Amino acid sequence: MSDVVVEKFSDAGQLVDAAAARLVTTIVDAQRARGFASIVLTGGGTGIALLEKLRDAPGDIDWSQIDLYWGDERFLPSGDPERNEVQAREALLDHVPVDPDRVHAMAASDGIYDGDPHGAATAYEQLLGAQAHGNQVPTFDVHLLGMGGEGHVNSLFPHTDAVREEARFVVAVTDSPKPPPVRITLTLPAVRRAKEVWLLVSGAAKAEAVAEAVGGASSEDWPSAGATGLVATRWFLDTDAASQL
Ligand SMILES: O=C1O[C@H](COP(=O)(O)O)[C@@H](O)[C@H](O)[C@H]1O
Repeated sequence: MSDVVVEKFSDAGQLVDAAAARLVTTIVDAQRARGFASIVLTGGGTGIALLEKLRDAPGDIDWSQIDLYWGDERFLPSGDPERNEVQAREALLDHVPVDPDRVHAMAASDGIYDGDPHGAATAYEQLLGAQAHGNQVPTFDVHLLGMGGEGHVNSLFPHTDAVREEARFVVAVTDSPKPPPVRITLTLPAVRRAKEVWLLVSGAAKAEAVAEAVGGASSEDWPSAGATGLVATRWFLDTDAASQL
């Protein structure tokens, strides 16, 4: 049974600062222990704010020894500002010396899959397998997650085939209730391959979902309830998001 750790902060800024400091330590520890770190990035407000903070305060991170993946992506043309990849590059990746071969972005809709999100999802699943040293998915050090007010994480929304998926590690979503409708997402079985899952959540609009997920609701109803790490699941909450705990 992995640990569930809930940390509360006075506001979103404090939350992001604390998560960024802890992520620096986690990455540096992994690099010292086995030579590299493996991190899954997220989109959304707190996820991108975290990357901006890492840009300002990177500590001793060795940017050449980090594998970066995405938990989900909006299936839009390359360069579209709504793409999680584009936002992550602007916030951090264009400003630090990452190894481009270790930055594993999901395909864009105008890329080689000719607008087919299912093909793009299959390709990303194959990429994860190729990076996994004999497993189907790498053992990520940290899978970062934001969360929507209805409990969605990555592009796994309540009462959908994607959140119920048990066999596939990456799937396409073609009817996301949150725009844009077409997305690619890691599934809960892939999220659960991370040593640690970190959920960065701020705002009163998300308080009910936090309380349901931390309280052990079903992932069918509240997808974030199913996002657990092998070793630990850490909730970074501001006061408003924690107000129904
Ligand atoms: O659409 C998405 O939303 C979630 C949550 O975003 P937030 O702005 O409410 O924190 C995000 O984690 C996900 O990557 C993104 O595609």
